[in-house]
Amino acid sequence: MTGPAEQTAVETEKAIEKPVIVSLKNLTLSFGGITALKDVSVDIRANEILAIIGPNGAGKTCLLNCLNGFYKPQKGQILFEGKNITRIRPDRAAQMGLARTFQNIELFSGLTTLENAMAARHVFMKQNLLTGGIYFGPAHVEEIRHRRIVEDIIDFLEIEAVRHHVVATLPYGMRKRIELARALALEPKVLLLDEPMAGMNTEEKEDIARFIVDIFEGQGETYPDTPVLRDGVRAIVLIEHDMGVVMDLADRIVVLDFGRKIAEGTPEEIRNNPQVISAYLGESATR
Ligand SMILES: Nc1ncnc2c1ncn2[C@@H]1O[C@H](COP(=O)(O)OP(=O)(O)OP(=O)(O)O)[C@@H](O)[C@H]1O
Repeated sequence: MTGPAEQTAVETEKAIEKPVIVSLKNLTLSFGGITALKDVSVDIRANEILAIIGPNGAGKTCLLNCLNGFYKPQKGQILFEGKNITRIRPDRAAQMGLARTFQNIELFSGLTTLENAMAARHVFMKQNLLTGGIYFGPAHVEEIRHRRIVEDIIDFLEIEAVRHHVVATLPYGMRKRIELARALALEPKVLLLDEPMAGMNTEEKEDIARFIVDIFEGQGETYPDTPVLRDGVRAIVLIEHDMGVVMDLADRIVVLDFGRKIAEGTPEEIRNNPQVISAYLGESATR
């Protein structure tokens, strides 16, 4: 039995719960006989880093792929700031403020760091080739503005030294960082990160963790003219296998197993959840 005092405490906590930005409702996604997601509901709240964890093949990447329009779930609904975006195209999702990185880096490998980041800005460019050709002035001004934003992002992620290097020639950890630059160049409201530290050593992971926190909090003093760096993003969704990183960074954690959500809670709750320990944490601890 809960007494009036406890009830009031619970109600107060609910009242100050962070507002939902994205709501995934009862998503089901199948490929032929494989059910990748089964009736999964997840809310992404303002001002939170939400980690998605679970064993290999649990459906984590599929969840992100539904979120940004790469996959269309057979059942369920995705609401972004109240709008139904369940069948949205990926480029439209990016324009609306959902940007992501990929587990297996998806950059233009023949282009440089700078060119990759500038390519992301094309979703915002008002000038097309024709008007750009006729009215050189406005197109040029717009190009300069985009370039400034991209240069700030390159500075922030400490990749100036490779800004003119062709991506294919760079080491893996650096390419992961450039992917983050490209996602930031989309000025997301919600940043979706699919294993941003996979394959990195401890030092590289620490760098990325620091960038994630800085992106989340905003760096107004250093980058007053680049809104995404100045104000930070509203929420981050992070798929990550390194439990140390997850427990340190996440405000909340969602656990998937065989396409189903088996738990959701604070790092403390998840760490002590017997079902999560048997499905995932036990296994990762022995790896
Ligand atoms: N395009 C596809 N076609 C067929 N099956 C797919 C496709 N994409 C994902 N799957 C299957 O859906 C299931 C969930 O895959 P998903 O990539 O989301 O897992 P995950 O939790 O991200 O795993 P990991 O930690 O290994 O990256 C797996 O069985 C996978 O093989």
